[in-house]
Amino acid sequence: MPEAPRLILASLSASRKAMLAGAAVPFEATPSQVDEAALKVGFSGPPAALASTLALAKAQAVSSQQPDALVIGGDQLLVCGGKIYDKPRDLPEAATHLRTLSGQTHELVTAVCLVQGGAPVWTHVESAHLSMRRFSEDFLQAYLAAEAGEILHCVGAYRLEGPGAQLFTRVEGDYFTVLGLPLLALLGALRERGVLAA
Ligand SMILES: Nc1nc2c(ncn2[C@H]2C[C@H](O)[C@@H](COP(=O)(O)OP(=O)(O)OP(=O)(O)O)O2)c(=O)[nH]1
Repeated sequence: MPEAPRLILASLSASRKAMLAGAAVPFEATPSQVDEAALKVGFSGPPAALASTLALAKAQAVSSQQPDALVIGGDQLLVCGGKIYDKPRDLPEAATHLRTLSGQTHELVTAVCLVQGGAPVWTHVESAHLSMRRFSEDFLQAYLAAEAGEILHCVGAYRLEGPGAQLFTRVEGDYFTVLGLPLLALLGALRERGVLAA
């Protein structure tokens, strides 16, 4: 049995690192330095295609430096009312995002891919749909104060595994997909490539 390749996560995402570590996946993490904003400008395809494109770009950027490794790329977009939302830049923008999402159901489109030798060997996209309740302004201010250090790293300005759970009345889809990685599909792909035991 040939030795399994080194596994690298091309991401800064604390959530993605935590999910892989929690699943006992042996990996290293390297940021991709990809300019996501530049890739998003003028993109006209569906959100799933954009998320896949971004995930692939991140993985290929790291793979070009580490061609023998198996590189994981991920990306997540939030879509609501036909508009794609980026991670909030600051707390006022997080508040604006949450007020807009309140009382609506939004979609998290989460892409993951594997790249080796600069070429994609596996890609996967999953969505989850989250119904956010209408909350009071008092609740929102207390939530922002409590989560200020965390939510600017999250595309929806919430951590579902944390106080963000109080925002929702319903979540449809895979929990890990919400947190930023279709983990169960990725684990299957890693088993197929001998990185994890079957
Ligand atoms: N802990 C947590 N993180 C979440 C949740 N929902 C979304 N996220 C995070 C996962 C990702 O880190 C981030 C989505 O943004 P991106 O896909 O652009 O990844 P990010 O910029 O964080 O890292 P990367 O581009 O991969 O270096 O939002 C959640 O419910 N809990």
